[in-house]
Amino acid sequence: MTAVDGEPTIVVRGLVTRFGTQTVHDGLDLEVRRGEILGVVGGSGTGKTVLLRTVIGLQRPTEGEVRLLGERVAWDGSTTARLAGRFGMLFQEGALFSALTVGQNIEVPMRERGDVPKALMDELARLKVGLVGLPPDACGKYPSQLSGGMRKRAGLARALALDPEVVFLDEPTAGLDPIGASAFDELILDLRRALGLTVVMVTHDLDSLARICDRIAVLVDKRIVVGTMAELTADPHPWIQEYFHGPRARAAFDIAARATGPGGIAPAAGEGG
Ligand SMILES: Nc1ncnc2c1ncn2[C@@H]1O[C@H](COP(=O)(O)OP(=O)(O)OP(=O)(O)O)[C@@H](O)[C@H]1O
Repeated sequence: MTAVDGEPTIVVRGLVTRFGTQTVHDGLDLEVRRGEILGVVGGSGTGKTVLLRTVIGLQRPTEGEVRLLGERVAWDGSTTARLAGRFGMLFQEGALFSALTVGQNIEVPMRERGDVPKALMDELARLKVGLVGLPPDACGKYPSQLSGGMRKRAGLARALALDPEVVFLDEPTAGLDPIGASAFDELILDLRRALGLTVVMVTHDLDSLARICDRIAVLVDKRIVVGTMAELTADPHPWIQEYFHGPRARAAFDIAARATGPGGIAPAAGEGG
């Protein structure tokens, strides 16, 4: 069953997360639309990973409500079980099982379902390997025999094992060289086009933000500010100003603007045109 037509894929309302005396989120509201690629950014420790874990039901917040694919998240294990297969997660570092081959890794979520015959699992694993642009022989290799970029693709293939409607990616291009990172970005765009995937992606990679994200959610001051690149570049918050107008941002956005045509970054407040 899919979510009601028009309902956002993810709805977060009044999310508060505290660990002891530390408040990480203090009233977050967020909606992620179907088929959108949302980038999530913020300084270290601002709660990006915790937000992802909360949305997929792994981390119970102190207060607030989350709806994922039309279902209210319960944080008691039932949501993950009910929605199994409808969302996929690529954890930092790919998090593949090192003792299993790539093919066996991709089959893990299928095995958890318990109703997929072995021959079909093998066939599906081969299909997923092709889908993420890995050569067919990658299926029989162990993670240690792959490059960093190939491992990320294998992790993505596992996240896609059960044909999810939404995937969560935690720093998918971290540690990749610029060419590998840009190829991974292209892959995400291709998958969105081909499968209509909704993508939520935590990233520090300004190139990815500029090239593939429709909107960006910034975690700042324990809250969230969401907007398009153009909207955020005009936001007066000092951290957001620095982030979207620093030298690295300028370089990334200039390249993206050249690739996609006019509409690049606006000058920072107080700067000439
Ligand atoms: N289970 C937990 N128990 C206690 N504190 C936690 C727990 N999980 C996360 N935290 C704290 O919550 C804060 C946010 O953590 P989180 O991993 O979400 O940050 P992040 O924004 O993803 O950071 P980074 O960009 O460095 O990966 C951190 O201060 C972290 O120490």
